Amino acid sequence: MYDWLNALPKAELHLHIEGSLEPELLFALAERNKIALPWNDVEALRSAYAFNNLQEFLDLYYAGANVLRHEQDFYDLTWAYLLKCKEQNVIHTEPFFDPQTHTDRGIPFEVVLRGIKQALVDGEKQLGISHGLILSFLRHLPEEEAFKTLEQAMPFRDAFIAVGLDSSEMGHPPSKFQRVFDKARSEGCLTVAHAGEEGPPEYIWEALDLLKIQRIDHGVRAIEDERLMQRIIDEQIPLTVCPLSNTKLCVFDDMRKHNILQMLERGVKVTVNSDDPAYFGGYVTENFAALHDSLGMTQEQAKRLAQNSLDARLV
Ligand SMILES: Nc1ncnc2[nH]cnc12
Ligand SMILES: [Zn+2]
Repeated sequence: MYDWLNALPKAELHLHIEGSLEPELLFALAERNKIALPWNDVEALRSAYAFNNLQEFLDLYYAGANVLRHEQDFYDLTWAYLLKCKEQNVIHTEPFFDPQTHTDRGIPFEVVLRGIKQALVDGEKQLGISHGLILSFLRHLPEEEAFKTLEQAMPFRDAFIAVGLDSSEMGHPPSKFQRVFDKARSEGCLTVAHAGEEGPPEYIWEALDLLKIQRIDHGVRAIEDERLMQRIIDEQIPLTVCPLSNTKLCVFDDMRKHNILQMLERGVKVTVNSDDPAYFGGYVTENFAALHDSLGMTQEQAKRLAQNSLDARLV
C-alpha cells in the first residue's frame, strides 16, 4: 500500500519550510555556521521530539530555526524538501515560511526569501514541481509586527501568492489580524489561516468572515459546530489536515480517533499534509499511510483525498 500511496500524484498545501529541517541538516548547518547546540548529537535531538501540545513543539521548532543564517542555508533547506516531494510524487507544493522567526534574530527578510524562492524556482525547472509560496505571520506577536513584515515583503510581492497565520493559536484569534489581512488583500494577496487546530470553532468563523480566507489550515475542530460544518460543505472550503501532526501534538490522542475520513465522507474538501515533517515522523506519503494503517482508508478514499489536494491549489 505504501508504494501505491507514494505513486499517487498529489499536492502539498500545508508545510512549514522551517518544519522540514531534519536533525541531520540542522547539525550540518550548525557546524557550517559555527553554532553551539544544546544537544550532543542527532539522536539526542530526535529524542526531544515528544510533545504534549502545540506550544511545546513550537519552542523546539523556533530553537531549531536558529541554525538558518545565510541565503544558502535557506536554499539547502528548501532543496532537501523538494527532493522529498520528488520521491513522493508531490507535483505541486504551497509551502509557508515564517519571516519573523528569522528577522527577529537579525536575518534580513531578503536573505530568507531569496534562498527559499531560488530553490523553488530551481525545483520547477529541474524537478518539475510547481509551487506557490505563502508568507505566514506569527500570531503570538503583535499586529504591529505583522504590519512591519508585510511592508518588508512588498518589494518582493511577486515572489509569494498568499499570506497565512500560524504559531500559538490559543489566545490569539484571527480577529487580531483583521487589518493586516485587509491590507494584504488590497495588495492582491490571497489568504489562508491556521484555525481550529487547538482553537475553538469560533476561530474558524473569524478566519472565514474577517480574514476572508480561501482555505482553512487544520480546521479539525469544525466538527464541533454543525452550522460551520454545513457552511464548509456548502461552500466547499478546503481544509489542509495534517494527521501525524495532530497526533504528535495531542489534538487527537490516537490516530484511530482522527476525524479526517468522517469529514471526507460528509463531503468536506479535506486534504492530507505533513505540516512539519522533520518533527512529526513523516512526509505526505507517511501521513496517507497512517490513515490506511489506523483508519482503514481505502484506495478510493486516498484517490479522493489526493484529487482534493490538486483541486484546492491556490495557483
Ligand atoms: N502546526 C502548527 N500550528 C501552528 N503553527 C505552526 N508553525 C509550525 N507548525 C505549526
Ligand atoms: Zn501548520
